[in-house]
Amino acid sequence: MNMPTNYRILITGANGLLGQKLVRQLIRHADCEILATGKGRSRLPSVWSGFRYMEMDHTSPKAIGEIFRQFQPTTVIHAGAMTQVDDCEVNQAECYKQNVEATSLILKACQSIDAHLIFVSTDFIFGGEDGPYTEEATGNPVNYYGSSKLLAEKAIMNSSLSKWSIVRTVLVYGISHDMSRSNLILWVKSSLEAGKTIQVVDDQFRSPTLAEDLADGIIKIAMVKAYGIFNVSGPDRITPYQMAVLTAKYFGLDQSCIVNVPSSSLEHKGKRPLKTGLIIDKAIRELDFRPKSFTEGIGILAKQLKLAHSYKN
Ligand SMILES: NC(=O)C1=CN([C@@H]2O[C@H](COP(=O)(O)OP(=O)(O)OC[C@H]3O[C@@H](n4cnc5c(N)ncnc54)[C@H](OP(=O)(O)O)[C@@H]3O)[C@@H](O)[C@H]2O)C=CC1
Ligand SMILES: Cc1cn([C@H]2C[C@H](O)[C@@H](COP(=O)(O)OP(=O)(O)O[C@H]3O[C@@H](C)C(=O)[C@@H](O)[C@H]3O)O2)c(=O)[nH]c1=O
Repeated sequence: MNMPTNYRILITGANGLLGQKLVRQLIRHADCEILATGKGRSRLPSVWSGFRYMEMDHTSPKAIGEIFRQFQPTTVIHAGAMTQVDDCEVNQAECYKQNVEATSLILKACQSIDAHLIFVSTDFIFGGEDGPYTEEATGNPVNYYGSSKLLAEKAIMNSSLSKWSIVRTVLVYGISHDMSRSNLILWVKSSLEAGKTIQVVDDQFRSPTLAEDLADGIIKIAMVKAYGIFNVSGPDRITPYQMAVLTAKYFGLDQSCIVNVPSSSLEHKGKRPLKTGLIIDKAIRELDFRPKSFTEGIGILAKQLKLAHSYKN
């Protein structure tokens, strides 16, 4: 007999790095019924159980309507997005469709059944002149990806939905199954292992976030029904160069292949804000959020890589 559940949680973008960590951690909650959704077929590990997967293109009103009607979620974690910052810069119409219009469709569906909407946003809504930022800081993005996320935030905040949470995070790192995008640590590690010399910036400041910690913070928000804006990121404030050096040290790789360059020398199509990073005192105080340090996070990632490697062989 199925136990009655207190939460029916719908996750968008569930095939992504954050989405997979959310599913992994939520299936441990007996009082949650989980519907993972994403573009195309499920890329979640086939050995996992305790959740359902359904294809849902979050730009399709028909697909959203059908799934919301069937599942009647109490809680929607909207992690799906177009996340390649440079692609967003060169294809702004698609970025608007994926990150703004889609969020409005999800918002409208949540309003129709009074569901709790948890929207995942970014430090890139800020200009990076004077980070790190609290939840009260005003957004002024320097790239189109950041603009799209800020527009989505404003649509939610200005709507009639009262049960909304906006979770801002920064430079998420980790490993998941069948990844559609890489992240800094994996890129540094694989580049150095291949003997490549990499150019890494030391003038950008971030508070890098272990994907499991981000999922943990979001799940706490869902469980206690915490509404409003929350900064959920790692506790450190370090530069990509420092992250790269720590990664090389941890994996015993050659640090001399890491060349320190100014951001201006990178051929980024989307400008990166220089000084971001988020102040997480509110999440620590109100959610008992306890993120790992960057060094602890590398250790966790290393164990997962080793486990994944042993499965492959
Ligand atoms: N990664 C980071 O450093 C940060 C991420 N964020 C935010 O966190 C959230 C999760 O990011 P993350 O998991 O890292 O990114 P991913 O790119 O790994 O995940 C995003 C997911 O959204 C899916 N998606 C894209 N378009 C659609 C669509 N039309 N319908 C359904 N699903 C779609 C992607 O599908 P597919 O896998 O098929 O491409 C992907 O699985 C995003 O909202 C992102 O903006 C915020 C700050 C930092
Ligand atoms: C590719 C690359 C990146 N970097 C630096 C710049 C940047 O600060 C950091 C990460 O660069 P990337 O381009 O990989 O990631 P980037 O697109 O900057 O990451 C962003 O992703 C989106 C989704 C977000 O929401 C942001 O919070 C942020 O995490 O590493 C270098 O120094 N050299 C390089 O060659």
